[in-house]
Amino acid sequence: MDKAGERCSTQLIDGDGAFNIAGLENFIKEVKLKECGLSYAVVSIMGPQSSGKSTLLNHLFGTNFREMDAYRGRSQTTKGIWLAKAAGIEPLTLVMDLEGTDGRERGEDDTAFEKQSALFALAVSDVMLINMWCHDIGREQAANKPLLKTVFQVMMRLFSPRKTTLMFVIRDKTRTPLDALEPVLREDIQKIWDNVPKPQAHQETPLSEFFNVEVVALSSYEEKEDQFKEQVAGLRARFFHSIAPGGLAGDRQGVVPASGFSFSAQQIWKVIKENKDLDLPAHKVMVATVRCEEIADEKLCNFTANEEWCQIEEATVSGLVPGFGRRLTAILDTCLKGYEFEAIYFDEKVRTTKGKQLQEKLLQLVLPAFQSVLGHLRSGTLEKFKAIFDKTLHGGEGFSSAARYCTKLCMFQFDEGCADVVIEQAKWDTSKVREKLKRDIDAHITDVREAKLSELTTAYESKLSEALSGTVEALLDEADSETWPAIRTQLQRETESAVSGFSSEVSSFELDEQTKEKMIVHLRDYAKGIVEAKVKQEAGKVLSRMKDRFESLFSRDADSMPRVWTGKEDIRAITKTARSASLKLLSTMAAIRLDDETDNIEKALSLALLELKSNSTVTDRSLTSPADPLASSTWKEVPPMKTVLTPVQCKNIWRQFKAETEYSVAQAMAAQEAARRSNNWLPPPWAMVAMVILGFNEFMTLLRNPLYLGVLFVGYLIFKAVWVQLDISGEFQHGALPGIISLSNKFFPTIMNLLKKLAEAGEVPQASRNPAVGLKTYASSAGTSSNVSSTGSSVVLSKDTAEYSSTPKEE
Ligand SMILES: Nc1nc2c(ncn2[C@@H]2O[C@H](COP(=O)(O)OP(=O)(O)OP(=O)(O)O)[C@@H](O)[C@H]2O)c(=O)[nH]1
Repeated sequence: MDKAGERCSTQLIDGDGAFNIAGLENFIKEVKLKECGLSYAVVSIMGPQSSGKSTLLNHLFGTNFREMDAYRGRSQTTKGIWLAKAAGIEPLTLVMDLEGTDGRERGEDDTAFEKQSALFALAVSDVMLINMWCHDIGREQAANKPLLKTVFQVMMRLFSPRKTTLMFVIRDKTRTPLDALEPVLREDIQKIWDNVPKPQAHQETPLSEFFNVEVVALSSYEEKEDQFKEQVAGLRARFFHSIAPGGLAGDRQGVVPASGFSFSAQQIWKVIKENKDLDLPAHKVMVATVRCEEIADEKLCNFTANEEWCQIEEATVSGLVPGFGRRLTAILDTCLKGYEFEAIYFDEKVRTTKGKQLQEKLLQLVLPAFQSVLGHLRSGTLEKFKAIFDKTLHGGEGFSSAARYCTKLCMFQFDEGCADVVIEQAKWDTSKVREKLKRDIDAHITDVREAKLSELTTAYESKLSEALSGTVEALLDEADSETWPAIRTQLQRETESAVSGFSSEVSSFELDEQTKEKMIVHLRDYAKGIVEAKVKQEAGKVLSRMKDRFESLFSRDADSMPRVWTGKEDIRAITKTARSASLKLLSTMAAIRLDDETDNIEKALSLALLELKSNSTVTDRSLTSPADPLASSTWKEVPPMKTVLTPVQCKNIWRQFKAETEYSVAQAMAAQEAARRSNNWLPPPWAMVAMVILGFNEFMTLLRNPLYLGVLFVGYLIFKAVWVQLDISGEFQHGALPGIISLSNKFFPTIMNLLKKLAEAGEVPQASRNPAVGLKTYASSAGTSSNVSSTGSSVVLSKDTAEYSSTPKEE
């Protein structure tokens, strides 16, 4: 409510002591108090009721406090405390009009409100006007004495001096000059001050420590209005720039900044009403705390609502934000400067503390975005490193130098990115993220190094495998005493070649000697492993190889021509040779001999299997007897690692080998026997002698008659033709019965064929003229036919012997 309907005044505290918060807030807004900082002054007036206080203020400050109507008699007009703005005075001056102190309206004993309002006015005012009648000066029962007593008493409850200016305004001054009145007044004031009970700390404190005392005298407004107005105008001039040094309120202390005035006034009144001690320094800190918090909260809200910040925060979710650090530094700076600007007049300690808290809260808000951007920067740099590193390696750069170059480049780019992300106010440490990036890069380099080395090793392993497998297999095919030396030579050559190539390629990795040596050893071992694996694999085929070797030696002669069992061959010797060659193969494959070691496996096998067997007195049972040197799972000089075939295995293989080659030998012997028989078709010599003696007469008859000879010759030719045509000797080669059966089938067709050819020959003149030529032709054609026939009708004994037995005989 406005006392005179003016906008710039309000009742601050009503007659019942209720604080008008809303009215004060409106008033502050109207007069724009909050923007004043410390540049404002508060003036209040105390004095007896109806002593012309409102009249004075209205004339002095151009306010519109309600004045008592002079024609209605002196009664209380002002209730509670009123507040107005002084018109036209710089700096902004707030004027408080207090309820009169006579207590006539409240009753003589009711001085509680009087004291409370006095204390409130003292706590908030820079200048306190004490209105008093001139005629009260020096009077023992003067109305102002209890008032002064009250002022001094409450002053003790403010804990610290504000150095308020107490301006005694003497109203209705008489002709007594002020110079004469002032000492009396000051004496009165001093007396009252001396008599006021003070706390121990202020027992000796002079009045001047708490107050600046000023005395002015004014003529009566009612009687000498013009003089009054003139004097008031002079007094008004003193309120201009009152807070400047030397001004009316130049010494004031503990001023509450304008933005805290409302809250401060409320709190002071609250404390006073609760009759508690009003600790002004503590109050000041409290006001500063509350106000600084309010300002900080407001700034925090402004920040969270800041559009640019919201955009940045959203963008950080998906990736890097260009100029992140710079932009956020600027937004935070604006926010913090805003706080500083508004809180600057509050207690420095509180302001700084709250400012730090605000900064802390702001940075906490920003931290996730910062971490997110830093995370994007780290992961982005790592990805970039991977790409550049890969490209550099593909460009042919050495591994270690590429790693160094790419790491340096990417770390530099990360540092540059960090500089763009860093928020000045935060000074957050990015070294941990940098370290993590470095660790990730190193881990990637290690992974790639391992992959590349593994690739390289695998490539050289494949090369070795390719180079050794086939060669070793081929060498083992020809297993003999030169096999292992040849394998060793081959192994060494290939290994050295691989090691040399590998060493040169691996040099770009700048490995330490130990690692490099380890890898080379692995490569060497791998090469050995290939040979060993190959030998073990080939050992699985040893039986078949032994049989092949046996067959090739047994069934073929020295020129590798198929052997024909004519009966003259020494099958036993051939068998022994073939077997010992097979045994040699077995002994070659029984152990791995990569280290040029010697062993007597061959000797042991030969002794146990060949020589004993050749005696043919040892049975299979004797092989398994305890005395059997092969009844063991290890060779004497060969470690188990190098053993491919154990003695027992060798023995079993040999047994199987023998069983499977036995048949070939038996077939060969049968074929030899058959050949022998077929070669013995002439009658025995005694029969031939008997035939000569008994056939002597017939022989002589033939000699005596040449015609018989001619008939015999023709008969012979016919017989020979039939013999050749039917291949009688060939047919009977395999026995009499098959020969007879075969001949019986072929006889008539052959005779018919002969007759047909004779008939055809008879038609040829040359043939008729020269029968001998014709017969020769038959014989020749019959021979050809016989060849075909004999080939077609040969009997196959077995797969192995077939090629020997079916070989065409020489005509
Ligand atoms: N004698 C005399 N009377 C004055 C003077 N100034 C004002 N008055 C009269 O004193 C009466 C009270 O004036 P106010 O200004 O209302 O006095 P007040 O002290 O504000 O009164 P309350 O607010 O009720 O305490 C009015 O009738 C004024 O005309 C003065 O200088 N001398």
